[in-house]
Amino acid sequence: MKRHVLIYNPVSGDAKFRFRLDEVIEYLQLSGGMVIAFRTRQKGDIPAFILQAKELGVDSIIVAGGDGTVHEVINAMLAGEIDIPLGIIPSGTCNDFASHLNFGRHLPGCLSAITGGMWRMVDVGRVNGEYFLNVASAGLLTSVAHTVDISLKNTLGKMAYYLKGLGELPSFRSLHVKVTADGQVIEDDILLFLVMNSGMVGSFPTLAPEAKIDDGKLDLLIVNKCSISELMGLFISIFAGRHTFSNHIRYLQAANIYIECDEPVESDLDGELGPPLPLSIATVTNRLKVFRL
Ligand SMILES: Nc1ncnc2c1ncn2[C@@H]1O[C@H](COP(=O)(O)OP(=O)(O)OP(=O)(O)O)[C@@H](O)[C@H]1O
Repeated sequence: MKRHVLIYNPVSGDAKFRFRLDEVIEYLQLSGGMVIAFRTRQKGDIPAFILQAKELGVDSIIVAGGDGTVHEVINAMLAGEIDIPLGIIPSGTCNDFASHLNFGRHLPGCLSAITGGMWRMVDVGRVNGEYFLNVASAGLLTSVAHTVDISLKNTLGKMAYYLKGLGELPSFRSLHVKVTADGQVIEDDILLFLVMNSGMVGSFPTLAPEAKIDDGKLDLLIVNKCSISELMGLFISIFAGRHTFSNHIRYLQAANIYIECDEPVESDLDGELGPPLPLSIATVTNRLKVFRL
């Protein structure tokens, strides 16, 4: 009998996953599994539970939540040296990493991937001793995910992020940064940078067109200082898949990236508050097992 741990965040996304718990447990039990469920109460309570689950000797960890909850789970798994496959039931607002893996909102589809038992290895990023699965970022728009009000997310979904982002635009200043990416040095005034594992960020699927989650590289996208109207033009070119040709964008791949800034700046990791700059970022190749469709 397979023993699954199910960690779910009751406030992720529209806060409706909890109404489908019975369906999830029934599916896993009918496939011959046993389920140990854990309801998160607040940020930071996952690691202690995961260590208890390790003691019990479980076969898989399933997380139902958004990118932030997945972020907390993978950090606890990697810190606890837990080498079992992770199943993701996307029930957050953006669910960028799960969407990159083609996991949609179809619950039986996600569950069949888990009970099917096929998994793949994926890279993770490490930054200042912490891990991220999807993206590390700083600058304009990048704090939106971790600063937007939870009840707004519950009711407005992604629109809550976009509205908050629009509100940031008029007052934002550029940052002077020095980036060292596999030995290449870039020093410039920028609006934001994204260091991506998958190319899916903020539900934009092709921000990093070359990104692969098992290539041993991270994809760095820098938006240089520009005017709001030029930035609007950039957004339009993202939809057309032409943004990496813009004069305002630098796009490259690297395994090791060091980013420093001459003023205090906070970062964002997978939609959660990350460490302040400087950031020392590295790919950790093939570090995590994830169930696949
Ligand atoms: N019971 C809880 N009450 C309030 N906050 C919680 C609870 N459990 C977890 N959290 C916090 O909820 C935050 C948001 O979770 P998550 O990222 O999974 O959802 P989301 O933001 O809706 O989705 P996405 O990141 O994919 O857009 C995380 O910071 C997490 O620590």
